[in-house]
Amino acid sequence: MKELNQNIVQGILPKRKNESYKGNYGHVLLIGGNQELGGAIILAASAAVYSGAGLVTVATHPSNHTALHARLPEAMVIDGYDTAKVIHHMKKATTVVIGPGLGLDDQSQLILKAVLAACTPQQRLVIDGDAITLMASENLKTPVAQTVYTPHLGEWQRLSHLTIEEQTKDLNAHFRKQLGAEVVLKKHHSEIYFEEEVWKNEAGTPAMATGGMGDTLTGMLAGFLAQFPNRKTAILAAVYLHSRISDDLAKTHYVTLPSQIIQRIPCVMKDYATKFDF
Ligand SMILES: NC(=O)C1=CN([C@@H]2O[C@H](COP(=O)(O)OP(=O)(O)OC[C@H]3O[C@@H](n4cnc5c(N)ncnc54)[C@H](OP(=O)(O)O)[C@@H]3O)[C@@H](O)[C@H]2O)[C@@H](O)CC1
Ligand SMILES: Nc1ncnc2c1ncn2[C@@H]1O[C@H](COP(=O)(O)OP(=O)(O)O)[C@@H](O)[C@H]1O
Ligand SMILES: [Mg+2]
Repeated sequence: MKELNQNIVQGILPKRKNESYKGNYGHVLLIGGNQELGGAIILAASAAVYSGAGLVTVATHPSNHTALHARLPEAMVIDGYDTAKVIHHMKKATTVVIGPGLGLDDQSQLILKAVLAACTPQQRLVIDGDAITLMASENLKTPVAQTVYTPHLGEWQRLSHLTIEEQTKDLNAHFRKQLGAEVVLKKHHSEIYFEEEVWKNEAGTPAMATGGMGDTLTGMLAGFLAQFPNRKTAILAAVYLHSRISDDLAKTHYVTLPSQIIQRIPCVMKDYATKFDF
């Protein structure tokens, strides 16, 4: 496996062009957050905004709208249970996220199927959390979008039918090929499966083992995928910098919270951006 470390990511993020505006940095649509799990989509949306996505829209249960507006006024909000409206907004999105806090009921499955059917080959799609579990439960196929799955080991077991003990590099790579998508397998030293190579994240700490940490990575991935043309660069940088922020915080914090990570995304991006004009 290739080692994903500071040397790989230093200088990897492009400098922003002076003559640019929000329309150059992608429009992320995040779909998730039922009545009980609104925090997951708020964290993911916050991470996308703080990563620099040009525009962010959140499709979520109406009971989350006030909290979202209050915590994240940069984001637009629509009813995630109005399938026609969600599909209409998908047409404007360059990057779509589905899954954080989506829930596992019939309504969630309906929305997921509609989104998978509506996405286009030009769109980038991050499938996380409950969307992975729902896809596994009905053996749904990867859609035509440029898709990244972000399972933890339990979600990967559901999707791949490999027990955690069976999840070796070769078997994981074999199943990735069947999926036809990139896979970020989340754990201590997460592994990233691309078509041609596998990377192992050298950053990360057990101080990250707290609810919402994966939702935060999903939002970062979406923000990076929305802005950076090179998919591999976007994925490697998001995975590494998410953990890197925690490593830095963990020098003085026993546990690092998703909200703390989110606040520091713009700073770490500045540290790791190239200093040169293209
Ligand atoms: N604030 C919010 O709103 C939050 C909302 N959230 C949302 O909740 C939804 C459900 O997501 P989830 O990950 O919490 O539950 P689920 O899919 O059932 O997976 C757990 C199962 O997998 C197993 N497992 C094995 N290895 C594992 C590993 N390395 N890491 C983790 N699990 C591992 C584990 O095994 P066990 O612990 O039982 O041994 C258990 O059987 C999802 O939409 C998410 O976005 C959360 O983000 C929290 C904050
Ligand atoms: N011991 C650990 N070492 C490094 N990273 C960890 C550790 N525990 C959890 N993480 C990271 O935290 C995140 C957890 O993701 P996930 O289980 O999907 O969280 P949630 O769904 O609660 O947001 C992943 O990015 C994972 O790599
Ligand atoms: Mg998760």
